[in-house]
Amino acid sequence: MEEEEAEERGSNCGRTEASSGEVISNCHDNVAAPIIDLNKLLAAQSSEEECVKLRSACQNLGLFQLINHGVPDEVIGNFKRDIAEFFSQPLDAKKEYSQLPNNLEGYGQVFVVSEDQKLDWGDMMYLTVHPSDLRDLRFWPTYPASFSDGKPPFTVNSPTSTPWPPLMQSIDAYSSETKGLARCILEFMVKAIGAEPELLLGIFEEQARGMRMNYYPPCKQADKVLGLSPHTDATGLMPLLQVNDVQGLQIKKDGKWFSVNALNDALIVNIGDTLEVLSNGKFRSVEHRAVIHPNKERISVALFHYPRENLVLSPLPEFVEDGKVRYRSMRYQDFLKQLFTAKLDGKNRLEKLKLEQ
Ligand SMILES: O=C(O)CCC(=O)C(=O)O
Ligand SMILES: [Fe+2]
Repeated sequence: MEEEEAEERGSNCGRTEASSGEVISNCHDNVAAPIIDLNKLLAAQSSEEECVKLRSACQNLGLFQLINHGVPDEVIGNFKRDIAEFFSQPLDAKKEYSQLPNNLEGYGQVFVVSEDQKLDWGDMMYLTVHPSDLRDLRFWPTYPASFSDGKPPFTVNSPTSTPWPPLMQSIDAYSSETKGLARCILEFMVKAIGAEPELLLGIFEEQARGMRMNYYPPCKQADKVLGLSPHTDATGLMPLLQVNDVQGLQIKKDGKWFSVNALNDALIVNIGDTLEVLSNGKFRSVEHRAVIHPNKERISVALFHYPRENLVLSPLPEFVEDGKVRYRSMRYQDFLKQLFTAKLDGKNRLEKLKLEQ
């Protein structure tokens, strides 16, 4: 029944049976995700106090809500409208942008590692948004259809020289308006724990950014499915935008799941594995998942900030106290590949890097 509904809504999602009956019932409560105000961080008289809150959020939870983040309302409004319209199209229209074999970009599903696995109750659209010469415009949606004569070639760099279809424009605008945000937050995070930011910032400076737009159709048996299975993000910071004000993010703390109820205007900032390892565990990578609403669809947009491609993941010296290195080193590219083995043997790949103390 739910599958039919999902199909009607043009969804491609495929979790077909309850693989986790206990999924929602073991969710204990709502977590009061700390609210960090970027204006307060930036203002001399309030910065110190806000940094204390930021440090605590990064050390204890690995997540916070950012308000007054400076991304213009109009950019967010247009982006939300256009992405919701994209997902509301019939399945065939979205399939024009389907993922190709061995390529993460485009429309499809996330974390598909084996034919036997239960799929999550959600679809996604993944795009590399930065640097612009790595954008693969074959996957950028030329919605609405009246624009589709204009499938690429569009000029990659300048949406203004050839008018771009609305969704492409709003993805581009959101991407550029959030460009400096992660660097700015990261700098405050590092200063908040009394370390020097240059080395860490350099690892992410001008590196790739990828955008994952997640669509979770409703499911009457919402307690039997998951929109996105538990995971940690491998990357650096991940600001998450909730598009249609339906909540669904949950985080794991002390072995229990908690719902994150975010403010409408906030960006939820998640810390990823790379930051946990580089900071020698000073920042926590947060395990999270997305749950499904019984009768409302949910849409979210995750923006991933990648480190330098040739990075060897290893704690940076300025975060190591008394010679206590807490993670073993691994090439970042090898760490990414571990996603597949870790998924299959049910272990978190970050745990495998942790050294006994
Ligand atoms: O939709 C959500 O709340 C979570 C999304 C997420 O964790 C991701 O895309 O990595
Ligand atoms: Fe995630």
